[in-house]
Amino acid sequence: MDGIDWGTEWLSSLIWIVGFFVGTVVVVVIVGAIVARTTTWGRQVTRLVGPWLRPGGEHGWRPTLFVLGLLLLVVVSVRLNVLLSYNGNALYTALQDLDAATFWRTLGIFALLATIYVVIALVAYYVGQAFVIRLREWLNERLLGDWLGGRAYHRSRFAPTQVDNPDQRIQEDITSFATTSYSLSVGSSGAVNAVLSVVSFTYVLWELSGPLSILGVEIPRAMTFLAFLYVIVATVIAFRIGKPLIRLNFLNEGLGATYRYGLVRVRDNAENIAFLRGEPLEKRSLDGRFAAVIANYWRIVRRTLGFQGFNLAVSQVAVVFPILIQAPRFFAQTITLGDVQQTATAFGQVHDGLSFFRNAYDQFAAYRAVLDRLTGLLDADAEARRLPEVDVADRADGVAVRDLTVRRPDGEVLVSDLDLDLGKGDSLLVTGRSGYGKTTLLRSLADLWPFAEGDVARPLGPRAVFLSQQPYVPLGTLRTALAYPQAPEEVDDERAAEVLRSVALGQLADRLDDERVWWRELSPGEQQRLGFGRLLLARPDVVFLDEATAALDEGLEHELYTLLRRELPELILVSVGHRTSLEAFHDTRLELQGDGRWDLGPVAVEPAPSG
Ligand SMILES: Nc1ncnc2c1ncn2[C@@H]1O[C@H](COP(=O)(O)OP(=O)(O)OP(=O)(O)O)[C@@H](O)[C@H]1O
Repeated sequence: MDGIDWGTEWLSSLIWIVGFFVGTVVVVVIVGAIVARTTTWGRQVTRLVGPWLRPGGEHGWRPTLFVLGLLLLVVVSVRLNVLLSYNGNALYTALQDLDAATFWRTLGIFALLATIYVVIALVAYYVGQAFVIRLREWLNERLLGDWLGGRAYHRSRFAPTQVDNPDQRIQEDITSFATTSYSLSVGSSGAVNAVLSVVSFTYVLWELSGPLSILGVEIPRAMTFLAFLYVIVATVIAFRIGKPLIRLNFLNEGLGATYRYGLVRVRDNAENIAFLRGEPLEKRSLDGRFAAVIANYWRIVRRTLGFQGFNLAVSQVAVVFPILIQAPRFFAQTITLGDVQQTATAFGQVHDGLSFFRNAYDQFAAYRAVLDRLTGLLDADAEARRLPEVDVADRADGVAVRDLTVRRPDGEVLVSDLDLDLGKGDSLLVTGRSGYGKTTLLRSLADLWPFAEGDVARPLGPRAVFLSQQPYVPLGTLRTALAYPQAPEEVDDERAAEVLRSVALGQLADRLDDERVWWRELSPGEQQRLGFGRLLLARPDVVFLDEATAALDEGLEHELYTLLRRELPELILVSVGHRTSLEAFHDTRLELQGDGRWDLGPVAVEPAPSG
């Protein structure tokens, strides 16, 4: 075939690049629009990244320019591959002709092309990764915001559709979605690269192909047809052998996660298990889970043996196959050694390009599972936000409840038509047998329980604090835990130390900035005292205490309630508790009596003197 005139090639290559770039953009837009309208996964991708990618949308043109830049880089690198193949042809032909001058000149051009190729590859890597990072940042912002927004993370537990592991979806699935979206589409070995390579190198093969006579029938341009036939047959067979691997790999992930979850359960319940000497039983259960992982892994190994064996054989034959076909023409001196070599290169490129669709199949299956998980989380969040909620209005100086009916999820009434009024400094003790709905009543007042109706008016935002039996201790420093939900820097050393001393935690005053796993280190009673410390710092108008002193002895309980009354005399206090010792600190009692019945009246004993 004709060599390349390197004097004018830069111009033709430029025209080629511009033409292919425009063509690629048009095809990508058309195919993208069709896929987005006609396929489920296309709709899911659009839903996830549409707002980000939309040209001139909320993120301006930046994401669009990113994609255009990546497409351009793919087009340029394919063109460079084509040029390198022509250059290789010239190099081998010069060797065959013992033409030293041409050989050295060609080698010089090779050095130039190879340098550009390396630079383009590095730029493509950098831009690609920047794209993935931006996409991850945006998706993380979106899904995290969606999950926390409208308290979907909490309300979703009451929604009809339950989604597992939102944490995994937000952390792992977003990462996997961003990386796979990039690598399967505009990545250096993605679909765009595969299609462009197949198109460009099919043309090269076409140019190099001659007729071939098989059983007396002459096939024109045989090489091109044989290349396609070879890859298609190999793909169909490989697909049949490899298909079970997709399911097995999926199973591998699930079984691995189950085993890990078992280990995490042991870690989190270490003390209980140790008290009960439960190690042999735990070991047996963990061994069972691990055995399932290994059994599946053996199946993967055996299946891979056949799959890899076939793939390796196909790749080895692919090395000699084009040379074998061209050899008769080379010996007949119709083509040069360079032509044979370029045929092998072009065949390899077409082979790899077509193989992309086979190799990407299982990656694509995993990608679709990720899409289901991500859009599933968005659906569940939306469903959670649609659940009914109590009408809670803002009122600075008291708590008023009208016609509040609280139900269990199965519809059974826990509290029926409750009316309640509390003013500044009032205190209410909620009592009743276990399971009668005391905690659920507090949840309803906090607007966390969807199965309640009625009107509630109370101080909102940070002016109302709910404290449960086990206060939440966040990760980080002790100061973070004490200040929560205020920012840690809001609390200075002096005030923090004073508060810790007043809740009998003075020994921790010099460890305020220690980062420990505080929720595991502090005893339940110490955590409850920390909760009271938090109250003193927050100085709310109303507090709802749900058995918040249950882990303390009565002496400490007395001290903490006395402290609360002295420090915050105007505080409206609502407590849930079983102990009679609590009665001394409350003037009204609400007794839940089951089946929705309740009784409201003064506490019989004399309230304890405040201060
Ligand atoms: N998330 C939930 N899903 C289903 N049922 C629930 C849920 N939370 C509470 N319940 C049910 O609602 C009822 C009231 O529970 P709640 O925790 O309010 O009782 P309680 O009076 O505070 O009990 P205790 O004194 O033991 O703390 C119980 O029958 C409980 O099983």
